[in-house]
Amino acid sequence: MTTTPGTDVPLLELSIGSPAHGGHFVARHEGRVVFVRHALPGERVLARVTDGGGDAGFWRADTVRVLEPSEHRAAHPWQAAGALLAAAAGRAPRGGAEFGHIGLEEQRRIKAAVFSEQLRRLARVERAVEVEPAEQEHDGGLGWRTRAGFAVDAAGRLAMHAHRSEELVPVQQMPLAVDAVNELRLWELDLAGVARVEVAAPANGTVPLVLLIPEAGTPPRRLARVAAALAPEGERPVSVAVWEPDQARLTRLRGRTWVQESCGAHQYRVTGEGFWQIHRQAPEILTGAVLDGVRPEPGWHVADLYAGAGLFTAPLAAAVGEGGRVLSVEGAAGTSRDARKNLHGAPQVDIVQGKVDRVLRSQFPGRRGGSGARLDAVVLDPPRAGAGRTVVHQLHALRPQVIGYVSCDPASFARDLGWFLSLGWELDSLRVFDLYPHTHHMESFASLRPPAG
Ligand SMILES: C[S@@+](CC[C@H](N)C(=O)[O-])C[C@H]1O[C@@H](n2cnc3c(N)ncnc32)[C@H](O)[C@@H]1O
Repeated sequence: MTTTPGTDVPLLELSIGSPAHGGHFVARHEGRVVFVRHALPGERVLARVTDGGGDAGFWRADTVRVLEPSEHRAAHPWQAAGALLAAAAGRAPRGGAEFGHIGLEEQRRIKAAVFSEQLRRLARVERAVEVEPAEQEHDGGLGWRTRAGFAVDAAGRLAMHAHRSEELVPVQQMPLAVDAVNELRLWELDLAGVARVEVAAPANGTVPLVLLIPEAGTPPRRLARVAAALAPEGERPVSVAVWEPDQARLTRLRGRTWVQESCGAHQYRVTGEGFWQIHRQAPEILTGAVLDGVRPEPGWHVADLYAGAGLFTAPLAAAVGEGGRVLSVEGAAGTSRDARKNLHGAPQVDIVQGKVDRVLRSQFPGRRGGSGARLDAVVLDPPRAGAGRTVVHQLHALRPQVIGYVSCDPASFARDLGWFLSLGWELDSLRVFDLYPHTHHMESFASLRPPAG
């Protein structure tokens, strides 16, 4: 083992093995597992240890030089996020494109292998999966992010965190973002007094929203100056608002405090930091997967859990018609208010704000937190942590004909699936989508059928 020049950080020469969940690849050094980033299976690399010590069970390391490259290694489409260039320049790469060194098809093969491995380990399911690309791939997996979050460095410049680090590095163009994000040229602003900037630029071309999250004590006139510089009179319209998460306070500076999203025939208002799918094509792709997998019929009673601003609630309501019911449950107060506005014309929809387990308990009282009330189908789309054991047991007790599970994390999905299977449920259809090209993330949809009888 050598060390990084000028430091005592260990530098390892490693043979890279299979991919692991989280964007790492597995290697071994003197019997110890090392999770290596920015590498590819079959490669021989020099990697700098970023995390680990003598008694650590495993280490983490970042590739700094490739000694024997894989045939799937590609030029990173975002220079600032490329690990090798960054290492050669003695700086850390920007986060957010940790698979950019891999050809797009190989990225999907790796994601499929990771998904299958999670199914095998956590749900005891042997199933080969294929990761489906989003439709528009002629753009090399770029220009898809309609949401982007930035930090601000000590000099008031737009910045991002280095990969898995607190270190801030200034940024300019973000190639993964849609043009409307880059056209704001946020990197030209003096952002002193601002801690974070969040941008939402709807794929339908409507007015983008920039949220300024201030540092404590920043005077309002400083933020007003940023807003004025961001949207000079007469130029392309942009909304600007101040978001103070501690007080849950959203203050309009210009334009409006929300964006107008759309999917199919449905319109959605999404306020402030409210959730909306990030990839420009994700709303259509996921809505299609949900409707194909659940096949809601007129008159059905359906629950849309973790419903956000109602992306799936609206098409489910259209499918069940006024003779059916849709219970739409969202935890965040502002997003739930959006859902209420978005669905106000659908009398068959009940919008309920609250945590899913509590709402299920109150809406379907009965032993073991469920049963007694009719529910034909459930759609759930939990955050990265998954639904968890309590909700799985509640849904089991409600015994719908079908459950449609949308997930952005293969590990928590496989864990929840394992619990459903142990209760007698069957995994019916399963689709995995590459809605986060050049990152290790993926999105999936699964339909589950209840135990016979
Ligand atoms: C992955 S998003 C899905 C939103 C929506 N289905 C969509 O596609 O636009 C998950 C949503 O669940 C909400 N959420 C997180 N934990 C929750 C909980 N325990 N109960 C209810 N909602 C929750 C979040 O606020 C977020 O809006």
